[in-house]
Amino acid sequence: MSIQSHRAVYRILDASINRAGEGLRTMEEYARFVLDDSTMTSSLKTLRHGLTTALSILDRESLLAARDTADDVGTNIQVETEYHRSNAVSVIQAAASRTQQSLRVIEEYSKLIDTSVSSAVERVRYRAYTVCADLEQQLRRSDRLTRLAASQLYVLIDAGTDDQDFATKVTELSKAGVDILQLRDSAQSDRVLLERAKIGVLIANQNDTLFIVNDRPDIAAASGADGVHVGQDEMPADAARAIIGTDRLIGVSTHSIAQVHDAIGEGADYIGCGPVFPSRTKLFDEFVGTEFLSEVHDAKKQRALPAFAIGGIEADNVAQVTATGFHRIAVTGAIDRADDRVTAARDLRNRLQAN
Ligand SMILES: Cc1ncc(COP(=O)(O)OP(=O)(O)O)c(N)n1
Ligand SMILES: Cc1ncsc1CCOP(=O)(O)O
Ligand SMILES: [Mg+2]
Repeated sequence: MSIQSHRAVYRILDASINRAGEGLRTMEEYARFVLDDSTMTSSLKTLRHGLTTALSILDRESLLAARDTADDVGTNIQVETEYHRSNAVSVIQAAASRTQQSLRVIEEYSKLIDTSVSSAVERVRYRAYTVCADLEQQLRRSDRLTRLAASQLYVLIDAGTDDQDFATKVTELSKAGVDILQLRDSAQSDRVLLERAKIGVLIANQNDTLFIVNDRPDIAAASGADGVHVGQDEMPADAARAIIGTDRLIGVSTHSIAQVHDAIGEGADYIGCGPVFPSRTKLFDEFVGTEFLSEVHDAKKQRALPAFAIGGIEADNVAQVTATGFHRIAVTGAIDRADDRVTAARDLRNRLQAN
């Protein structure tokens, strides 16, 4: 290999080695200082040191001698999106992508120098794929749990008359400040339910609204929803978890303290508590009333699991719910049967925040 080619290869390797190390460090700092996750921090630190070991036989002087940042034409090429990061997940996604790409470049060009370096870097690259995927899943879960913890108004909606009608409903309610929307419509075919869920996910995500699918973990996973809500007649939370994965949310309906404890034990991320009052949406023979809410509120003091009161809740009786200590409600009719669902949503939200 000519001197010029040798220098060019080392210049590529030097830039890629720096880029890979910076990407790994970007991810490691988040795992360490934000997630406080020692296992993930250790995995990323081990990756970083593994890469250093894999590269240790490369000549350091040749790498540094080949560096010419001042004349690097790439430093003057800016792409608009490279400065846009909407949240931590996108920062980590960019770091993971940069790391994986750089490892591949190092692996390919080191074949021109020493194939033992290339095969060692290949092993680091495969480990990096797994660690980056685990970190991104953990991030998505962390982001959803943070948004869930801040949620107060949860609205259950049906599939509407067609895609446009449903899209309008999701858009209006998301922009009206509804924190969580749940698609609940057992009358629809799987195909319609999946299409509506995909529409809901797209719009809700654009408005920082969580989107949940009722009853169906398979539809929730296939549509990219933020989670699924299951009742006492659907599969338990731990079975649903096997379908939707660790990064999505699972809600469980509860009608007794025993069911609350079961839901927590099965890994629920939040619970629905009701029916509190008679509902015009779903018929019940008996109601747990506000007494159950007080019981849950007292029992929950040990654990900050978000709990949403549900069943016949509307503007006229929401104060009875907040009097129990509950400040999260799930409603259908109060919104769906209102003359103006946006005004009704804003009013309920104001009442929850006022107490
Ligand atoms: C937030 C929330 N809480 C309770 C329910 C009721 O779920 P379930 O008991 O499974 O009854 P259906 O909604 O499936 O008829 C819910 N959907 N959401
Ligand atoms: C699905 C469900 N589960 C308990 S009450 C209820 C219906 C909630 O609708 P509404 O708020 O109109 O009573
Ligand atoms: Mg159900």
